[in-house]
Amino acid sequence: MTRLLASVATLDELTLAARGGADILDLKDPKAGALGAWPLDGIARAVREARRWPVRPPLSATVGDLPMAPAAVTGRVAETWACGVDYVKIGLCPSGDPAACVAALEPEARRGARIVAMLFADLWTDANRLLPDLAQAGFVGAMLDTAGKGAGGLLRHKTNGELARFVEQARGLGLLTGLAGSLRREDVPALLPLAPDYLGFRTALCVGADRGGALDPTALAALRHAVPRRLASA
Ligand SMILES: O=C[C@H](O)COP(=O)(O)O
Repeated sequence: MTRLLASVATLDELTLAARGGADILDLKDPKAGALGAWPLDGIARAVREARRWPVRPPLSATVGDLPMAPAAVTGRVAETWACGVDYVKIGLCPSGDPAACVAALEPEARRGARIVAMLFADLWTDANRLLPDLAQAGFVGAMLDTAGKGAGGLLRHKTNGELARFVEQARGLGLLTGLAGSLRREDVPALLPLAPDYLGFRTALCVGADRGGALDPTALAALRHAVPRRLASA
């Protein structure tokens, strides 16, 4: 089953995305970068809000575009997880020491934090080589995304074959798999056969495809149609 992840910037958008049928609600501040973070008190509030719903999709939260140094990432991941989200998403860049960051996050993962690595397809030439270390450190997932949102989407940086190998290798290691990066609705038919666990969207959800703008329920409905739930039983 491929699920639809919707990145939301506000509490109002959280509700809109839930009503629009998003499978995962991803708390992200798109104006603050590729992985712009909500403030911690906002994340905790979103969790409280969602817990009042009779049925609620899982919530993920990003930790911001952090420097690749263990001291910079461990505290923020722990604080974000402590807010009560279901997944914490952390971007891993080739600059700095991403391997040390992964290793430093292992204790938090072993304590139960469900950490998903965001690997930027426009920065990594071979993101797949990180996958064994992520699995070893107890990460629950790996997702390809793009860091430079103005420089073309995921499909400009990776071929279909490369994406297929990423999904296959990550899944083989027991990781959840995700694809994102300025994906458009018309990209979806080529991506569904790769069977990632989720496809992530922000830009395509917004009015005028302006990722810093407002979430457009009509655009969400079109994406929901393009990523149909019935694939679950197909
Ligand atoms: O996690 C998914 C991202 O928020 C996707 O954002 P984007 O579609 O603007 O690249």
